[in-house]
Amino acid sequence: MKGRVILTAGEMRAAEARSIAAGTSVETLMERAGQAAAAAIRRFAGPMPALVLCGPGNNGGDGYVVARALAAAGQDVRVAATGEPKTAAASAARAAWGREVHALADVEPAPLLIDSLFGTGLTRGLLRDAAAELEALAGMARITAAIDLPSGISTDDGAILSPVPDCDLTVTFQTLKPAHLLQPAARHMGRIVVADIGIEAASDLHEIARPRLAAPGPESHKFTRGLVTVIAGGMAGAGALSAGAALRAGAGAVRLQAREPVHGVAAAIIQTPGDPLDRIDDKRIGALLLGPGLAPDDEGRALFEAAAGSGHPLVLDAGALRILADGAALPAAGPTAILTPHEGEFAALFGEDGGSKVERARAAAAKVGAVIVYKGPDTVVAAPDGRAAIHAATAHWLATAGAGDVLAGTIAAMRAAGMAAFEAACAGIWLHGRAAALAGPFLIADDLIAHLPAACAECL
Ligand SMILES: NC(=O)C1=CN([C@@H]2O[C@H](COP(=O)(O)OP(=O)(O)OC[C@H]3O[C@@H](n4cnc5c(N)ncnc54)[C@H](O)[C@@H]3O)[C@@H](O)[C@H]2O)[C@@H](O)CC1
Ligand SMILES: Nc1ncnc2c1ncn2[C@@H]1O[C@H](COP(=O)(O)OP(=O)(O)O)[C@@H](O)[C@H]1O
Ligand SMILES: [K+]
Repeated sequence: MKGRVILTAGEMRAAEARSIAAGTSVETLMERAGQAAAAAIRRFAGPMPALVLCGPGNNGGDGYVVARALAAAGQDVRVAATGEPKTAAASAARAAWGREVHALADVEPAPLLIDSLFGTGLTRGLLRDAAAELEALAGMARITAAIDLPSGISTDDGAILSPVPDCDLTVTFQTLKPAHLLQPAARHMGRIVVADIGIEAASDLHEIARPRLAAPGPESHKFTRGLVTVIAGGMAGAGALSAGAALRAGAGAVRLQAREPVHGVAAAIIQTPGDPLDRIDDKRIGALLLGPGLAPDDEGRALFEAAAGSGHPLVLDAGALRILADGAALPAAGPTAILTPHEGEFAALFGEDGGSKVERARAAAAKVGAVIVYKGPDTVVAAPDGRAAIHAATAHWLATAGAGDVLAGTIAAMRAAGMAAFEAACAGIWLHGRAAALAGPFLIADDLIAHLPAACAECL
């Protein structure tokens, strides 16, 4: 599955402009948005007394439509605004509401709060009084719903510009926006509904969705399912986690190459202790994973050089990324490598500046000509050709040692099974997140491995 489309604020404005140029007025779009939002809110919250907070722009305009639609359905609705509308469409929507509009500063709370103050047009934080009013009213509501985005959020990078209410529902239009999935904004969304307002939207940025995996057939054998070689570093436990994950994610064969025997791993993992580079010229290797447990010392660098020169599809994590940051080079030609940095490794490799997490991941991928898996509570994947995808992690129990080693092994299994680098990364991230959800609270990295088969089975 390809996953839902994500547009930035500018891309959404451009799509809206194309739609308007093709004959659909902004008033029509606003009417569709407000009606769809009202319907979604009614389905979610039922007919509770509602208070709609309307801002000065078109997000506020949507709010007046929502209020009219809820009132038409018989709901008890009040509206409060920060001031007069500043756009013609929002003014028309307020006129069509036709009832009293309270001042935000002295409005009574309601059990259902609808935040229609600011959407994709917000460029700076809300004024202190408005932010405080929003926070207080949300605190007194039983349910808070946001129109397009909770107010106080920067659409494209998910930054918090002023205090943001914790919403139970966010209704957005036509596509997701980056802030719906990127932290720190994403935690405020609640359930996200994407309403169709009839705008054509295409993008090379998607949400990561459940992948499709193939079950083995009569023609399959272990090497057609994929051979993963994990070159273990000095801390062999990390390599063991990666190897276990690769095997449980469906690799036909996994070699764990360490100097010493690694105890406590599945007997099905192939070990020939001694030279970690043993059989590295085996043409059947579908993914070569280097980095977990690897120290950035002379031996680490030698292993890196050998792996980089092997011509196999590479998955580079942890210590291998440190070695890369210290000046080692990726192969100039050959299969696209996958790099899986967390925040610290990403900063060491590519610096800390450069816009949103998506923009930074894209620039990094273009710079090194590899697929970048920029991990964290939100994970962004970017390819050198500009494609990118965001995974909105909900399984925060993944914040545990070794989770990254499991991810690297899972991605290696997808790569060895024949997926292209970008698709393999996306598939591995989805499976990893799903395994975490299945493993549940207080999971440890080993539990992820045990739950990978169930996650994979959902993809057949
Ligand atoms: N793009 C589209 O296709 C559609 C957009 N719609 C709605 O329109 C919204 C975008 O509308 P706008 O572009 O008018 O933007 P907003 O309604 O988000 O607000 C922007 C307005 O507030 C001002 N502003 C920005 N930050 C401020 C701050 N901190 N304090 C005070 N004023 C501030 C801006 O100068 C501008 O006048 C979307 O979020 C969505 O709700 C819908 O009407 C349907 C169609
Ligand atoms: N708070 C969080 N919520 C969801 N996922 C998280 C969170 N923190 C970390 N993760 C995920 O867990 C994994 C941790 O990887 P990494 O930082 O390399 O840890 P380690 O090196 O200990 O294995 C990554 O896949 C990351 O995206
Ligand atoms: K809003």
